[in-house]
Amino acid sequence: MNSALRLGVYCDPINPAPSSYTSSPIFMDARKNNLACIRAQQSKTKDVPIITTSSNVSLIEELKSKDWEIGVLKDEIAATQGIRIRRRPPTAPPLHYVGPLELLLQNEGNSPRNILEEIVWNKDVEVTQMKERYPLFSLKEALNSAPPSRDFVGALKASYLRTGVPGLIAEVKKASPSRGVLREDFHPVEVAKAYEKGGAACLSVLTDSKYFQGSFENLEAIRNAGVKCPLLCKEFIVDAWQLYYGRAKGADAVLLIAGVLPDLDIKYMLKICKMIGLTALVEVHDENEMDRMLAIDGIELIGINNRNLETFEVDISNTKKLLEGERGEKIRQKDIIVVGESGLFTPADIAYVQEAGVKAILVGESIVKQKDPTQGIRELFGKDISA
Ligand SMILES: O=C(O)c1ccccc1NCC(=O)[C@H](O)[C@H](O)COP(=O)(O)O
Repeated sequence: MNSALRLGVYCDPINPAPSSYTSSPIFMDARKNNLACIRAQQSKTKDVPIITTSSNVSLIEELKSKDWEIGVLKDEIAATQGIRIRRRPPTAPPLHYVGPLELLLQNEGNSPRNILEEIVWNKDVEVTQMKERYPLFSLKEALNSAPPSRDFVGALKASYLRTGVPGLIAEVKKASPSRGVLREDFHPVEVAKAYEKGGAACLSVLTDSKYFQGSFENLEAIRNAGVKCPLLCKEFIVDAWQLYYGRAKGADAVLLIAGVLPDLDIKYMLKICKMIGLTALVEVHDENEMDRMLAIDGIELIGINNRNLETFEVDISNTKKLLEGERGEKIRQKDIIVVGESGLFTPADIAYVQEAGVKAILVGESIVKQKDPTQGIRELFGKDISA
């Protein structure tokens, strides 16, 4: 059997996981035992049905146990990096679970502890289903006919140089868990065109449907409508498969959330992004996440989210706090562009984060709520930035 496996994000047998993962005991265990891998392999050799015989029923049960155990251990690894968001466990341990009792107890009675965890768990299920409909090999083919990727960072830098204010990533956002519906008469292509007319450097398009009423159709429609601003696929990425899917739908950039993804996942996904022509906007919210990301090579864009995605609390001084002292110095040395994200409403807010060191901002609510989003951008900056 091919050594491809599904241990968290590692879905691609042609571009295997980093060697530090592949040599870990968990990975080797998974390699031997992963049920999803067997399924994936069997479904690839299209004519071979998955046959359940009495001899492999117990093997399948054993593999399910291993899968479940791996999930618990992965959370433990993530927790050592300060990541509080756990990945979705199966609702209960597999039947006849015979593994270590402490794993069984740890995983009992699980439900998401906050909204971000809920979104991530929901995304895990959604992606598993989507992968069945659009397997990776078909996405790889689709990439050949995807529209060419455009220079996301270049557009932000050019805008900053041209206007003297942070380059705007304007968010096409109908609704959010914290604010509910932001715009009733929501026409994504019209909003996108209005943003472009108002001087946005790039656009962020929410693609999550359950919590933000977004969609990949919106992303595709905006791209196909001839909008020139590079597009960020604003999705909750939990699996490398989503990177291929986003690129196939016309994305130029994707969001990687440090509070959700362990370092090795970030590194692996950065490699895939580079390979398929996506810019990664790596998002942090606190000092620990910033320090983790500054220790990783190859990151050119870091977003500081002023919104705590676990509590919804918004505080724009978060941007300033994370850019002070040695961290700010390191960011300058590494030539990283920092994006100030969330809770920006006024020219004074923009001046505040610019003073703190950001060269780009990501804004949704304050501009999408305006009757005319072009005018919304003018009001946000206190001037016309389109010329
Ligand atoms: O916006 C939310 O309620 C939210 C909840 C849970 C996870 C993510 C969430 N938002 C993503 C974002 O960070 C914002 O959409 C983006 O930064 C723009 O923020 P804003 O200008 O405040 O709309």
